[in-house]
Amino acid sequence: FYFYSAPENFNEEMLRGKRVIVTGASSGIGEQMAYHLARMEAHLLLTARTEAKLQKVVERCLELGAASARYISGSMDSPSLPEQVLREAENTWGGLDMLILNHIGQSGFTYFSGDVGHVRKLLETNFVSYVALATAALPMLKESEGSIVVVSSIAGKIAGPFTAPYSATKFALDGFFSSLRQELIIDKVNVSITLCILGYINTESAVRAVSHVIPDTPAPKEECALEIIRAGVLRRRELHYPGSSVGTMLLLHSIAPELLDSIVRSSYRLENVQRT
Ligand SMILES: NC(=O)C1=CN([C@@H]2O[C@H](COP(=O)(O)OP(=O)(O)OC[C@H]3O[C@@H](n4cnc5c(N)ncnc54)[C@H](OP(=O)(O)O)[C@@H]3O)[C@@H](O)[C@H]2O)C=CC1
Ligand SMILES: C[C@H](CCC(=O)NCCS(=O)(=O)O)[C@H]1CC[C@H]2[C@@H]3C(=O)C[C@@H]4C[C@H](O)CC[C@]4(C)[C@H]3CC[C@]12C
Repeated sequence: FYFYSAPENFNEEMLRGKRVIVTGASSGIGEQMAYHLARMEAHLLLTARTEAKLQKVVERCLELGAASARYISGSMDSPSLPEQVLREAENTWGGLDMLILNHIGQSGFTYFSGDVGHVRKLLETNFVSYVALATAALPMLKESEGSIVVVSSIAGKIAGPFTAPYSATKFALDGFFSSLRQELIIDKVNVSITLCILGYINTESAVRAVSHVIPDTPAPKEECALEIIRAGVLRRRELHYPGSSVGTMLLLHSIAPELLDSIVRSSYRLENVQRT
């Protein structure tokens, strides 16, 4: 049932007039997704904490051709925000076609400091709020036979060093949304769930966090954003981007996990990792 409901080819016109929520849209990959969707003439509801940045992104989206664009600012560690965002979608659009869950709270690229409070807060922002947003969106998505897109990371499939709290939140997303996908299929509910497994992308925050430790060249955020939208529209189960490096890492992890772990450790400039 799930398989046959997916379109074969991507066409940017598929987004025209669609009602899309993008979280974490004030910068990085989320901002780029907003610009692509605006060009494709979608209706947009954007969220993040920083109102001034959201205002600028909304202005640019309207210039690029968005059918409409608005924002709600607030922190996703607040339990009331997910409901508020979905209420806004219902009141302004009367429905929803795509929910793109992309925001993340701040966490360093360093040895685990023992700060359990940080892990609890990051789980609230990076995981629990995704569950709350998807739960509040499901009635509208069932109605429209829409899509949930969950932006995750290779760090949510393979745990490398220096990302313990972050990695935990991304593994949790896989567990929850892969189980939920199964239940939707059993219940013949035509709402797709796409889990996006991303490698290193050249957003300001990621480059600032890791470029002194990881010598790899990051992949472009603009292309990454387009691939996420495409995978969501095509109702793919998972996106692996960039395909070659993420695919190789996943394959090696499944056949020789200890070898991969040692390759990852030896490719880092460990002397540059700061201890907090
Ligand atoms: N860049 C990379 O290398 C990789 C990124 N990813 C994933 O891609 C996604 C986007 O990452 P990227 O673009 O790099 O991240 P950015 O740091 O550029 O953007 C994060 C977004 O989340 C918002 N945000 C931060 N804290 C909160 C909060 N407490 N509540 C609500 N919103 C918040 C930020 O806006 P504001 O500060 O205004 O709230 C911003 O809009 C994430 O899910 C990440 O895990 C996965 C693998 C690699
Ligand atoms: C570079 C990491 C992956 C390990 C590796 O050796 N890469 C080579 C192959 S790859 O290019 O395909 O990855 C990065 C993979 C995921 C990254 C992290 C991430 O998921 C986003 C976090 C966002 C936050 O703002 C700070 C940076 C991140 C911890 C980021 C760091 C780099 C990765 C671990």
